[in-house]
Amino acid sequence: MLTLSQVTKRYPTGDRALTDIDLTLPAGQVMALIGPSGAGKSTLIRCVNRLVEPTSGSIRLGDTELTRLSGRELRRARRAMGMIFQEYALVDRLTVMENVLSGRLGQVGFWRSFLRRYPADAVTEAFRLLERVGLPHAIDKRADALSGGQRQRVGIARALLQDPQLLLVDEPTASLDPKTSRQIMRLIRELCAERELGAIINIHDVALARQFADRIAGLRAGEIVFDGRPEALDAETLTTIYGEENWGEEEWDTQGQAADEASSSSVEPATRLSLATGGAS
Ligand SMILES: Nc1ncnc2c1ncn2[C@@H]1O[C@H](COP(=O)(O)OP(=O)(O)OP(=O)(O)O)[C@@H](O)[C@H]1O
Repeated sequence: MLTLSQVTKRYPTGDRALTDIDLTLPAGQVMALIGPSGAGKSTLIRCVNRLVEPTSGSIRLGDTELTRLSGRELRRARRAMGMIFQEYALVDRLTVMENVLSGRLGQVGFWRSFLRRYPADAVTEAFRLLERVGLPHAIDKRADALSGGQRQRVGIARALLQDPQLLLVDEPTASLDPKTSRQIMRLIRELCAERELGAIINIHDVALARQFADRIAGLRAGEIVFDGRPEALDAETLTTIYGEENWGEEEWDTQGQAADEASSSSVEPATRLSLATGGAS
């Protein structure tokens, strides 16, 4: 279980990115974090794994107070948090298998990491995970020979090879087409259920969040302004999170019109388009 209490982040520039965030994520729960650009979503995720230092407050993962850790203890705690990225963060010239195994880099000794020699159990588990994420035939392919969806599957397998207690997921579908996006969200959801893994998924696509998350938290200007079940996310709540907009679907009489609108908007096109298309069916 992850617990954030009164977490505040103020950047040296003076930007107050998070203010007094209180949040508890039980094991096995998939929480989507939505909100407009600049609301603080990435900052929140990065405070949890301490890529960003919170200015004040407490962040506990199980019995461990993460904000007090440094050095080796912090590295150990980070291993308990698998990270999945929008741009996959794979090493292009390495194979799929090598990329997945790199999830264990922090756990094997220096020479093994240096020589990329992994223990047999890590290799067996990597095979198993690649099978589970649907890539058993791509093991020897170079990462740069894969499609975006396949790359994200590798990223997911790599995160799981760490055997984490928690997944931190930053815009996992932002570079993917709508069908692949749904497949990836479904996969993350299934894996969280199978492994009793909690996940925080930073996502702009409200329809995807609605369909695949157990819970949605809405951030606005660094504060949580909505925290509840996906069904409770109505037009009024969307206005609270994103600001005034006609969220009713009657505005969108054709998908084409919706797509035109979305492509001409500079902010959160995925959010607008997903709402327009009524989300996933
Ligand atoms: N390294 C930084 N230095 C100074 N200010 C920052 C830094 N990173 C983020 N901020 C500021 O903190 C606030 C929150 O930014 P953050 O990136 O967490 O928002 P976000 O909700 O993830 O946005 P997006 O959806 O566009 O990724 C913004 O005002 C941003 O300008």
